[in-house]
Amino acid sequence: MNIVCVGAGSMAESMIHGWINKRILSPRNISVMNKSDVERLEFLRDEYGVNIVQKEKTELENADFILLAMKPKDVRAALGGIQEHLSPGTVILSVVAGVSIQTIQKLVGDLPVARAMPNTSAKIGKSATGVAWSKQVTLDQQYELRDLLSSIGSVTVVQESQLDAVTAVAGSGPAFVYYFAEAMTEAGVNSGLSLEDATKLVRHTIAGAADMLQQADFKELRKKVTSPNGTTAAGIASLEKNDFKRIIGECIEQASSRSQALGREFE
Ligand SMILES: NC(=O)C1=CN([C@@H]2O[C@H](COP(=O)(O)OP(=O)(O)OC[C@H]3O[C@@H](n4cnc5c(N)ncnc54)[C@H](O)[C@@H]3O)[C@@H](O)[C@H]2O)C=CC1
Ligand SMILES: O=C(O)[C@@H]1CCC=N1
Repeated sequence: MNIVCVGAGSMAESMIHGWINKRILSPRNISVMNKSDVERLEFLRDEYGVNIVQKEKTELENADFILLAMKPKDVRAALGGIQEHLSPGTVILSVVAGVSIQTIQKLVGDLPVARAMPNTSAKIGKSATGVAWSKQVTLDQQYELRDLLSSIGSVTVVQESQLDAVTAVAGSGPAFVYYFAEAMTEAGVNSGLSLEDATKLVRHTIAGAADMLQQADFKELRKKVTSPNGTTAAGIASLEKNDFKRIIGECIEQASSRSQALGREFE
């Protein structure tokens, strides 16, 4: 399987790292190109052993997959620059937020296109990625796509219309957890802990809880911590009084609407 990464920033690097680390691909089957930053390409070549796309761009013609990993504003120019080198049957795998499959097909023709939304935990192989694909993607290519994406974490196949919700819950989700961690730390300091101790306690509490979340139902886990009339019950009562679920609901709704709006802006 040959892959060309068009766009060689942090998301492309996370994926390259995952592919090589999990032995899904050998470095010699991966090529990279970007807009103009040759030093960046040389870094990726030296660090991972991947190829740099040459002036003739023949790597594109031989690609089974092309990873699109640039900012939405750069998609049009990037696809314009590679279009004449695309072969029928090459799958375009886009991780670009907000740009629809239909828009990509308008720019490249009737190629198979998959649209994925990973998150930054891809860097440590723990992304929660949602993916949707066009009808041109064959069954074999679907299996290959799952392999490619599972090297950076879990994969959930969804309808394209659900990708805005995926973006809110999983794409932006890590930032919401980090914000919760900031709030817990500040509250710990306000309750008398040193910043250093509060930071350490919050970091390990969330890491431990994240591991526990893999093993049981979320509500069951919460109930096990909550003794009748105890400290957790008092804290949860305060969250309920302040309508915590409504606040989180609105946060996800706003993020999802923004994802829809970004898509419309691009069209
Ligand atoms: N970082 C994140 O948390 C997530 C990012 N994404 C999406 O992934 C995409 C890439 O994000 P990052 O890797 O963080 O961006 P980045 O800014 O680190 O990298 C962008 C790359 O695109 C290249 N590029 C720009 N114009 C180009 C052109 N015309 N032709 C070829 N290459 C071109 C740049 O040279 C650079 O290598 C974005 O669309 C973003 O929405 C998706 C999910 C999560
Ligand atoms: O905030 C954003 O727009 C992007 C999409 C998902 C994570 N970061």
